[in-house]
Amino acid sequence: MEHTAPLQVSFENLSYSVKVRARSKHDGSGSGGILGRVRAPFARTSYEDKTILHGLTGTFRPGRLTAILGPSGSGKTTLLNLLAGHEQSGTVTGGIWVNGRPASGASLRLLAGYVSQDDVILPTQTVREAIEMSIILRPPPLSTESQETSDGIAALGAAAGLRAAGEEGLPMPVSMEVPRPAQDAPKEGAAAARRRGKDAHVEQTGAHAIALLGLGRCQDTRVGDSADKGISGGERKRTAIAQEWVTQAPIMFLDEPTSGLDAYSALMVAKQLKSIAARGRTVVAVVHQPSSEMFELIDDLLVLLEGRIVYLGPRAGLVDYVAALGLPCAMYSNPADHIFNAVLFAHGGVATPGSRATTAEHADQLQLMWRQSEAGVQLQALVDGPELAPVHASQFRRTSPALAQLRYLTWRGAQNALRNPLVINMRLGQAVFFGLLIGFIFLNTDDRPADVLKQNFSGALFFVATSNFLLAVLSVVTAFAGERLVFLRESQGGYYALPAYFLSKNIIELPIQVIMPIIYSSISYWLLGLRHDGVKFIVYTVTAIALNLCGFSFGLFLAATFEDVSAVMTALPIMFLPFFLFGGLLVNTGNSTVWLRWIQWISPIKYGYTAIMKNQFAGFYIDGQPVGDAYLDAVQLGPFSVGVNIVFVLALAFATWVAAYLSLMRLARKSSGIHSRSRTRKLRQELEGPPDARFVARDKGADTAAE
Ligand SMILES: Nc1ncnc2c1ncn2[C@@H]1O[C@H](COP(=O)(O)OP(=O)(O)OP(=O)(O)O)[C@@H](O)[C@H]1O
Repeated sequence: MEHTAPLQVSFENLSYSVKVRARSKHDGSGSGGILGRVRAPFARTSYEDKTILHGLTGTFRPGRLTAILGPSGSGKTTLLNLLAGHEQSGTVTGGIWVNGRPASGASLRLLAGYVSQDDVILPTQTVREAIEMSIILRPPPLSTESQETSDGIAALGAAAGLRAAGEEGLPMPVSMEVPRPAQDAPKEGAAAARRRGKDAHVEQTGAHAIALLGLGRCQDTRVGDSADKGISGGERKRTAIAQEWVTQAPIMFLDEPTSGLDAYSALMVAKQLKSIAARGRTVVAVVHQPSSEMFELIDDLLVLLEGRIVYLGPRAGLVDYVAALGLPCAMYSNPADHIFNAVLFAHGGVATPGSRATTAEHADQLQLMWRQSEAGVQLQALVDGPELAPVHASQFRRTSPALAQLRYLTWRGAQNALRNPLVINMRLGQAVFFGLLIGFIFLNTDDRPADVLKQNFSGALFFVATSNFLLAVLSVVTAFAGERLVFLRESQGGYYALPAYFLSKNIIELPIQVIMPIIYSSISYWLLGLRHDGVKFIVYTVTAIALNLCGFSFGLFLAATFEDVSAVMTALPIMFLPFFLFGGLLVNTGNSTVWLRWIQWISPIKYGYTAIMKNQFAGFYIDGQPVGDAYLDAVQLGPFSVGVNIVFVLALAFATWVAAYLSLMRLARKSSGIHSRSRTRKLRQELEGPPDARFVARDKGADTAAE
């Protein structure tokens, strides 16, 4: 990469611990018996520290593919997440540096691409669209765009000593030349030409990534999910890798990119990672049970046992290291399997499985042996003498401008809605069904005696108010539940900022929340036989729209606040039943228990119901008698006019809308560790600034010694 230095990530004495529930004496099958187990839930919860990573020292070098190996539960994912800035909950001690500059998970997040174990991609996107989205929303550094575009896959493969992608039976990208807009279309304006050039760049970089990751055959297939099968698990993983690759991040962390793949696909992915590393990037991947062919592709290995490093260094040196411990690898056995079987479990006579104390002692012993070995000493020298070039500004992750994010997300949201029409169809079906249902249940109410008419209209209007509100809440909760993981992953990955996402969701939802109540109202109003007055019909419809908007905001707030749909469904009745109770029909709010009356003032149902009741009954005559106003006085719906009640519904909608935004912000910050601009600036300055005093002092010392 022009003007940029490769990045070396080093860490020393890195420990990580979390708080876990302390084992109480009532736990397990102890002496407490049944009584102990009954009392346990009422016992006070206490917490203790659980150390997952124990004083790790090591370095990940640029231009090399490093694999993290280790038994299940040894801390591989935790280490990767910690370095990638995705582990937030515990306590970290020790130092992390990038090229000798003090760093942290948060600052590495500005530099590194991250592929998690189970990346969630929007199911309605095709593979190509998902990759192009990454290029559009997270454009690669400007200095590398042309370079990467003009280099072919062959160059990548050659650099890694691999065959070119085309030789693997993969499609080669078409021309790598970026068209010159001015020559192609002399008459078009400069802005249009720039746009065309940019589109061509996105298309070509996308094609490049598709070819590199062997996704040619499925590039136009939708990603899908468990309900609507799309691409295979392996193709999904490679799509996620391609999404990170196109950002040109100088560091890439991948958690089990080859798990769940067949041997050939796993080997393909490993080769592709190797070729990516060969471009000078730092690639670190957690790998489970690599085949011997895959093992050969790995440059450096980090072997973890019980949260301790028992080896970190060149792959080629591991077999010798193990042999030096007295455990030579047999000629035809897979070295990766040998490490597991011989070193991690047999050497030192690790006791029975589950004997944690013995295993931890054994791991400590192995960590110490490794540190004292020649490989360990060499590694310490690398940690102590890191690359000292500062991080270049172009190496930080870029995001597209806010307006471009909004435009793209709105387009994607509309496409998602059209490709997954079930949600809109369901909403349409509900509007028509409930409009007809209520219309036919209360059909010809206007011909009934006055008392029946008052009761029926009150009931029907209450149902109209509650159903408009609730249907909107439920539709948003279910729609967002499916998208929540996608939002979390994309905001973690820095695809977009929250305002763009939030606004785009509103832009997509707004027409639905307006059109559906219009349909509902148009059917129900006339079937119910409400007052034959165009203005009153409009007021009725506007109230229904306001209630839908309010329901939308409440739904969004709930979906953003609670972790999953079942939690929302538990919270829903607790929040809404009081609104219904104080909605104006079930209890005469003017005569209800004094200290609970305030609930009516935060109930959107109450305001909406009051608006359509007053719209119907104010100045209403039955059998020539002006009974409407007297009826309104009797049911005590409050002093406010129809218009004011509608404004209150809209005000509640706005307040909840703001609360939903804040809740989403909390969610995004919690999951992605997003920091304020000033903190981000500070993190960048540290990485762009002078090296840590520790390395500078060492350097000076070395210079003096040389003189
Ligand atoms: N937040 C946490 N709270 C409690 N325990 C945790 C937490 N995070 C990780 N652990 C524990 O730390 C250990 C290491 O977990 P980690 O997921 O890093 O292992 P791993 O080596 O990646 O395992 P696998 O190969 O099975 O994915 C496990 O015993 C796990 O239960």
